[in-house]
Amino acid sequence: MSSYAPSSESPSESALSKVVLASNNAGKLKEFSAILASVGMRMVPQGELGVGEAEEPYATFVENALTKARHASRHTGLPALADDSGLCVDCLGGAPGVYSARYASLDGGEKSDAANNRLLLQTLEGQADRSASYVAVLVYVRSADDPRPIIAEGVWHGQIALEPAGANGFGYDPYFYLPDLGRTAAELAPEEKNSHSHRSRALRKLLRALAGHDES
Ligand SMILES: O=P(O)(O)OP(=O)(O)OP(=O)(O)OC[C@H]1O[C@@H](n2cnc3c(O)ncnc32)[C@H](O)[C@@H]1O
Ligand SMILES: [Mg+2]
Repeated sequence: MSSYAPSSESPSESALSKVVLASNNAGKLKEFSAILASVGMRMVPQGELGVGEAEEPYATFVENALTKARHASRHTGLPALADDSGLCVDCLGGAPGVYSARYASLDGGEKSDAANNRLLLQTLEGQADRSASYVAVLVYVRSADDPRPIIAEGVWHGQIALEPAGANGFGYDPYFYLPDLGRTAAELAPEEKNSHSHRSRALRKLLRALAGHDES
């Protein structure tokens, strides 16, 4: 079994912290560290090791996540885990999708969550079908040139609300309404979001795959 997989033994901090988390997004980092802590793991954010942002030039989550993971691993010499994620709105053909972080800036606006949310609301004005999904694709590489990256996807279905609600989370969370829970993602406590989210679904799948990887 890989030394990075969750274990009932108490794993040594030094071994587990030798995986780089290839993200600079503070919201994602918080969520990853809480979910990983719940299974007794820790990974070190790339910023703590002086790794800057990777280019994300591709049209698919998996290609961008692989690029981010390879970039972090190349700069540190360590195994790396990356997340490429976004909001896919059905009536917009899956947009903003891989461009979620840059949605407003690609339209001439600023690169911020507030500007992205404003543009989303404006684009959906008068739309009856407001169904959407959060998608997260995680990629784990043992080394920059790992020929067998481990890939896991998580999806979380919801609706784009007409009004924002809640102050938790980040990004599109104040508008991402979960009909089953009767609240937006930003109204969920962090641990509730982490028990339902696209990111936590993908991470749990990835950890399971990692645990079985060396045996397959
Ligand atoms: O690339 P890194 O450094 O990880 O950080 P980033 O914010 O640029 O991350 P992405 O390129 O994967 O873009 C993801 C965007 O999708 C949105 N998003 C993804 N997951 C989200 C979540 O759980 N809650 C709210 N918005 C989310 C949000 O706008 C993110 O900035
Ligand atoms: Mg990014």
